[in-house]
Amino acid sequence: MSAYAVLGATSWGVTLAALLERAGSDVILVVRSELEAHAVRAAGGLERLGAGRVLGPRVHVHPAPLTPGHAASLAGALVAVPSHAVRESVLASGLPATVPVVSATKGLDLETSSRMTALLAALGFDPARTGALSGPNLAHEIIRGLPAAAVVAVPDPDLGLAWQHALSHGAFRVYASTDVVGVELAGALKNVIAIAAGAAWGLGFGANAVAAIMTRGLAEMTRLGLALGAELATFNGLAGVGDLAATCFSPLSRNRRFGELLAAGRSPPRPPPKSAKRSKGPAPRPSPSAWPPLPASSSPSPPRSRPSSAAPAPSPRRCFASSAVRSPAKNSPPVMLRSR
Ligand SMILES: NC(=O)C1=CN([C@@H]2O[C@H](COP(=O)(O)OP(=O)(O)OC[C@H]3O[C@@H](n4cnc5c(N)ncnc54)[C@H](O)[C@@H]3O)[C@@H](O)[C@H]2O)C=CC1
Ligand SMILES: O=C(CO)COP(=O)(O)O
Repeated sequence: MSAYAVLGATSWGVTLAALLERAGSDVILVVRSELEAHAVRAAGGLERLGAGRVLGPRVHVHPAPLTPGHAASLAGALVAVPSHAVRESVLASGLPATVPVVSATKGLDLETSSRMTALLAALGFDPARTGALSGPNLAHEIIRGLPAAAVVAVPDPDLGLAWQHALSHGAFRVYASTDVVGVELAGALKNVIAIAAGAAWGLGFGANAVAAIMTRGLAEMTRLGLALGAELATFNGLAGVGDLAATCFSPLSRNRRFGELLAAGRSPPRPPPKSAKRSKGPAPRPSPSAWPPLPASSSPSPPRSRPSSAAPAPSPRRCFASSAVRSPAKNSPPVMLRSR
């Protein structure tokens, strides 16, 4: 029997496990502990996805590490844990470095700023068989069978085709690419722009401002991507403008929500002080997913006023707007799409 492993009982990890199963594969969902395995088995998925029992009998939920038997049977593995947990999760998983691996994580390594596939290469995985999956892929929609498309990038085109077949099912369509750098960078960089878009929504700026942030943000993402070896087409595709649009506009996006909460005057949760005793594992990081959900509403929140004090502070709305206007409107450099 050949099977796919998915690392992480996260929203995206459980969704990918369900997609692989629906497309006809056996899946081993590798989780952190027996307790977590028990919870996922009992729920048939993840309660926070709110979609009920989504995992069928071909998904085997297993605490790390994989058994040697499981490890030997793998056709591939998907990594779907937050970026700060990738190194530790892969090491704990017992995943053999000979297995083709695809990162579904959107982010860079906090310590080294490495892309996730570079991190995987540093852990011994063959770069030619290591890839990235990205696109406008809100797990809450995909797990409910709503139509969506993604792109999987692997240097070896035959392997890309195999991943495309393994993941495509029903209304989930997967395109293949070889631009690993571009797909991965686009997925990480769009989060930054989505936070700015969220702040704009939170300040009540409206769709014009968000569209401007997205357009100029895409230009910056593209310039940085090209400088780091990515292909222009990737930024004009699903992993680039596609994901940027979904993340900046959907109220389901945690990055957008993070920006909205910043605009509402909230501070990100802080990690515990260094002296505080903490259990083994990566330090918790303030991240969009650490904040509570906003009320389910797609309408932009009105700007909040600050508490009054002797000297009234300028409103975040005014500061943001005036600094945006002060920034010189430069012409796009040659690599850009010529539009502004
Ligand atoms: N949620 C989504 O719609 C999508 C998420 N992604 C990416 O997938 C990665 C995971 O994101 P989500 O699925 O949204 O996460 P999530 O917010 O659903 O889960 C993160 C939480 O899962 C728990 N967790 C479970 N297994 C873990 C492990 N092995 N290591 C660390 N924490 C673990 C922790 O409590 C952590 O805070 C991120 O890099 C994200 O950018 C990519 C596409 C879509
Ligand atoms: O990447 C995503 C959708 O494609 C998920 O976005 P958030 O991480 O902002 O929720």
